Parts: sequence; structure tokens; C-alpha cells
Amino acid sequence: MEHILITEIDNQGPGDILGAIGGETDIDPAIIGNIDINGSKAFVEVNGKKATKLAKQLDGKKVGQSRVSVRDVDTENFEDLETVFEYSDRLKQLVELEREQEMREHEESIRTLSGQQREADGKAILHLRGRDEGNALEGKLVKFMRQHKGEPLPETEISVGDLVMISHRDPLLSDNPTGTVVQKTNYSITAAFDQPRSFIFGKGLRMDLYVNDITYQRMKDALTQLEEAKGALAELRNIFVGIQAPIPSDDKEVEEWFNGDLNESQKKAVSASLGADDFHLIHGPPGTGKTTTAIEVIEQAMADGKSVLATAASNTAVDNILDFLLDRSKEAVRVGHPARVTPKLKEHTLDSLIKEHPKFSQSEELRKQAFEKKEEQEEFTHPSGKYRRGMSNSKIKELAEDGRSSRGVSADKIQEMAQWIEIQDDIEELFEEADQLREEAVDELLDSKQVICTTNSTAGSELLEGRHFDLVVIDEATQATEPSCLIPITHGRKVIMAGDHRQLPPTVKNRKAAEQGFKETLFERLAEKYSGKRSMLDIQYRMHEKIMDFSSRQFYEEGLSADESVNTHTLTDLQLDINAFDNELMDILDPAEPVVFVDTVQLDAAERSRQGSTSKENPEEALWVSNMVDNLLRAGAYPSDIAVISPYDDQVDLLDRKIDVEDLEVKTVDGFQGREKEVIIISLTRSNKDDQIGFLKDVRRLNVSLTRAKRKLIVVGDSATVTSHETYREFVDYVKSWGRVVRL
Ligand SMILES: Nc1ncnc2c1ncn2[C@@H]1O[C@H](COP(=O)(O)OP(=O)(O)OP(=O)(O)O)[C@@H](O)[C@H]1O
Repeated sequence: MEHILITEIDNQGPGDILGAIGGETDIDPAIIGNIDINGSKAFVEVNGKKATKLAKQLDGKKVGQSRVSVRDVDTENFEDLETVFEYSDRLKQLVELEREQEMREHEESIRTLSGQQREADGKAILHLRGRDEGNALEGKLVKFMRQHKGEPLPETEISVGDLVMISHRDPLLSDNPTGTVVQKTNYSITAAFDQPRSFIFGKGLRMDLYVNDITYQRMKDALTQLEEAKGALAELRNIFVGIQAPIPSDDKEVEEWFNGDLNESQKKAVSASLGADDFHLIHGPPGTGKTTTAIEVIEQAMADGKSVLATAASNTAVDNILDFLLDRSKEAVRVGHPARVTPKLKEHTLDSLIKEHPKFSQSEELRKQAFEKKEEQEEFTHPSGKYRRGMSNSKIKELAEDGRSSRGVSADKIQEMAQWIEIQDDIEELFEEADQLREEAVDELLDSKQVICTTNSTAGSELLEGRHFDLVVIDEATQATEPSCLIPITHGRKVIMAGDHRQLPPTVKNRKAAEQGFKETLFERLAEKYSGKRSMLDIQYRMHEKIMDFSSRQFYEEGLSADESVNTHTLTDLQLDINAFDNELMDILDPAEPVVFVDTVQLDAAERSRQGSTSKENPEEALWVSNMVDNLLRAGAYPSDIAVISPYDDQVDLLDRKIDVEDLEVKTVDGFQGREKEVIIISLTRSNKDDQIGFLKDVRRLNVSLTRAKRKLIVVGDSATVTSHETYREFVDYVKSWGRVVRL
């Protein structure tokens, strides 16, 4: 039995629905079975394989007084469908909260920065004029160019799909119109407005990026697609929302490994991933080769003739996947803005590869012709309001043919306008043909590659619309919100996610959204619910075993071990000149000691807050940290081997000013996730009498901090303050037993 779902009905009964089907469609209401109504939704049984047709015909029509949305759905059970809607409505609301938060932050930035500063940051464009470009489906089209004719636009982040705000003098007025960018060239940005105001057709305009809306829109679209999913995607969705259990599967036996170095846990994860019919999770604690393992999954799938969409939340992580694939001589195409792709990988972007496609060259040729025609067109009068006087294009052409004047406009002017319009028709035709050829070139190119690498967000771009992949692989899946991961998933039938839910979750700006669980990732939810669908990698290739051990005990049920290539490596291998160390720092910097806790409890080293800041800084601690760095450099350590990290922005800022050394990174813990260095110095910063440790409480932040160092980890902090939290107390106890505690 097939079904359709009608939404947005308002107090109507089965009779109204049958009446609408009879009146608005050519389908016989007799084929309708049971009608189940709940609130504004109706679930309708349809016989005779007509559900798709009926949904199409009834969608947007009136049932009683209300205009309804109708879709055919792949489920037998209304309750299940309600669960799907609850899930998607909840996530759509959280996405909206986050979007509104970002909008508020933009407003704040507009308030505090000058227009010039925002233009330099790529977030605004000044000195624009607007020109009416007629109406389109999306609303009134307005094209914005620099006031000086022919001046190109500055580099800007504003791109197609973004919401922009147009202002004249005051960007903070609440009734400034907002529109969506529909086209962007080097010289102009065209945006569509629902409610434009007349000033936007003038000069002296400023365009501000209002919200980077496109990603939020794509998340919501992905959720809508899940509501409507059929087949394998519907099954995946049902598992995600909890109305269906995962499909049991056996590991796939792999005959030949592409990467001969994989360890047993990595091989097991690959076999389980390949064997799964719906999804599998590769749980990779720090340095255990998550990406290495995901790459083997991709290579095996390729060998099986499967198409693969490989994504991650950040451009850097996507580049990393592509880099691994290229290293292993695999072909892949990178979809994404070339400006956001690592320079050495640019030649593998769609933008770059497409240039070699003959249809693309043809398309460019047509574009060139169109631009030439545009120049030619400049000679003629543009049919603007002043000369147009309400006359339509066809009217103008008609009058021109008869050589007539009209409404006070001379016959000559009408001739000129008619010529302008004719050239415009040619231009539009050329552009249309050029677009068509370009689209074909893109499709042919994407068809020719087995693997497409892109960010989660760009997986929702038009370029990939309607494309299906046998396998979707998402790296860093624990750093992306659930709707973000759903964007690539809507293209797939099966999904492999790699991540680590014991490290930091995605950043969520809106507090309410965070409280309502927006930080809980799809990976984490599934990992906790279906432990059988998770393979943990258990050998790490980064840390000395003493650096690793606390994290292993605390966060991975003692499941980690250090590969023999790293388990005993220390700074002694770097052959530093220890005579260069100050005496008072000798115990701390001792190259043979991998883990040191530097206790500031006896120092006068209290934290403080900058005016108006919610962050913290600790100048005394910063002084000691920068001394340690100076000593290490003096002893011959490379700046690129050292990183200083702190959980607090203000402390990072303070340290960064004190330690001004090229190639030596000073970063927040959150900004250093996924990275590693030979030596890591952590400045915990908190030191107060009330045992307040703020967001150090999220022990996943501690886990990330402690697992960045390969050979030496120095943690600087006030034991009295931080050990008020049990995990920190256990850490200090651990260092007492297995490392070295030095009191300053
Ligand atoms: N089986 C292996 N044998 C030797 N080296 C390996 C193996 N697996 C991974 N590595 C190495 O370990 C390092 C980390 O690998 P990879 O980048 O895949 O890890 P990850 O888990 O994705 O890292 P992160 O924790 O930073 O996200 C790399 O240098 C990689 O070459």
C-alpha cells in the first residue's frame, strides 16, 4: 500500500480531502483508503500505485480553506512518520537558533567595526550602486556594482546563497532591506529581495554579509530530504531516528590490503565498514590513524567499483583526505571554492580540472561573445523607468518596427531602446547556452571521477544535486553537528563516519541550542546506542606511552597502546643543549622526562579578567611559559617543534604577544584539535580562591590538550584550583606517580 502525507491542513476532515482530490486532480477518489488525521497532518492510503502522481497534483492546492503541502512517503506507519517529523522539526529549530545567533553576532560586528574594516575582512562592500534587473522567482533582482564604472569588486566572502543587507549611510537601521545573493562576478553581485526599498536603486550603498546563510539552508534542506527519503536512505533515517534497528552484518574479508602497514584494529575497522549495509563508525582516539583507516575503506570501495563521496566539516580535513588519496595514487576531484583549498591541491579542484574540458572552453567563448555584445549594447539607450514609461519590451519593439513615438518618448529613442532589447535577447541566449554547456562539462567531469571530496556543507551545493553515491565517508564526524553530517548523507546509501566523541564536539554558538543537545553529534548518539557498529582503533602513533597513558585510562577504558616507533621516544632524540637551560627550569625541561606538571600554587599567580571579557588571563603563568619557550629555543629546539596552548582566548592573546617567534604556534586548545607537536606547553590559566574552573570542566578539552604532544608534555597550572575537579586531581596524582611534579 502506498501513502501520501498532507501537511498544513487546518481543521479539515477526510471529506474535505476527498473533495479536494476529486476537484483538483484527475485521480479518482475511489482509490483512496484510510485517512488518518493528526493536527495539521493527514496520512492517506492510496491504491493503484498512484501516490507519486497524486502527491504531485495535489501539492500546493487547497483543501478546504488551506493551501497544503503534499508528498508521497515511503512508510506504512503514520506514527513512524510522526517520529521522523519530530526529529527533523527539533533539529530544524536548533539550526534556526544557531542561525539567529550568527545573525546577532554579525550585527554586533557591524556595530563595533568600521565599514572599511569590515570591507577589509571580506564581510562588507562599500561604494556600491544598485540597478533594477527585473523580477525573478526569488523576488526583485538588483545588481550591485562599484560606483566607479568598471571598477572590480574587492575580495569578499560574500557569495551566492548568502543573505546580505543593503544600507545607505546607517547599516544599523532595522528596516534596511535584506536579500539573497543569486549571482556574483568580479564586477557585480546580484541579489533577490522580497521587499526592496527604493534607495537600493541608487548610489552610496553598502552591502553587508548578514549571515552565511547557505550552510543553514542546506542543513534544513537535508532534513526535508530525509523526511521524504525512500529506499536505502529511508532505512538509514529510520535507524537514526530510532524506529528501526541497524541491519546486522558480517565483516567483509579483505583479500588484499592497499596499505600494507595497517594494524589489526585498523584492518578490523575497514572490514567492518565494508561489511556494513547501512553504517559503521570508526572510533579513532588521538593519533590512531582514523584518516589512514578511512582512506583504506575508500580504496577498497573504489576497487569494488563503488562511487564515494568523502567529506569532513573543515576544508583542512577535506584537503587532508585528498592529500592521502593522492599520496596513494588515487584520483579524486575536490569540489569547493579554490580560495579555500590548500594551494598545492588546487590543480585537483573542479574549478581547475574543468578548464581542460572542451565544453567548458566553448562555454567561455560564448560568454566572451556575450560580453562583447554587452559593450556594443552600451551605445544604445537602456530602457529604464525614465524612457520606458511603463511600456513592455514587446510594446517597444512593436513601436520601433512601425517607427512610432509613444507616451512622449521620441521615435528615435524607441528605436534605440528596441535595439538595446534585441541585443539583450541575444546576450541572454548566449549566457543560457554558455550555462548549459558549463553544466554539461561539470556533470561529465564529476561522472568521470569515482571519488568526490568536499566539505559537509558544499556537499549540499547545486553542483552535486541529484547525485547518488554508493558510499559516503565522513571524517571528523564528531566535529560536525548532526544536520551538518546529514547533508552528505542524503547523497548516499551507506555511511562510514570517523571521529572521536571523547574529544571536543562541534562549536555551538547559541546557548539554548547547546543546552538542547545541538553539540551531541550523530556519531556520538549512534556510538552510544549501537556499540556493535563501532570499531575502536587502539594503537596510537604519536605519543610517548606516559603522555598517552592518562588519557587512555580516563577516556578510552585503558584501550590504547603506543606503537613501538613512539612508545619510548623523548626529547633526548632532539639533542638539545641542556647547558643552555636556566637552573630553575632544569627539572621542568629535562629532555628525558615526558610528562611534567608545573604547579604554581605557591606563586602569586592569580587569574584575572579583562574589562568586558568573559575570558581569563594569567600574566604570571604566561611569564613562566614564555621563559620555558625561550630556554627550549636557546637549547636548539626548532620553533616549529613547539606549541603553546591554553583553553582561554585572552591567555592565548597574552602569550602570543610575549612569544613572538615565527613558526611557533600559540593557540587555543579548541584550535589545536587534530594537531600535534614534539613539545606542548599547556597554560591552564585558572587560579582563584573559589575553585572555579569554568569550561575546563568539559574534560574532553583536557583530553584534547593532553594528547597533542609527541615527546614532551608540560602542563602549567594551580593545583589548588584545578584539583577541585576530580579528573584534574587524578591527572596530578597520575603525574606524581608516573611523571614529575615541579612546584615553582
Ligand atoms: N598502521 C600504521 N602504521 C604506521 N603509521 C601509521 C599507521 N596508521 C597511522 N599511522 C600514522 O599515524 C599518524 C596519524 O594518522 P592519521 O592522520 O590517519 O590519524 P588521525 O587519527 O586521523 O589523527 P588525529 O588524531 O590527529 O585526528 C600519521 O602520521 C600516520 O601516517
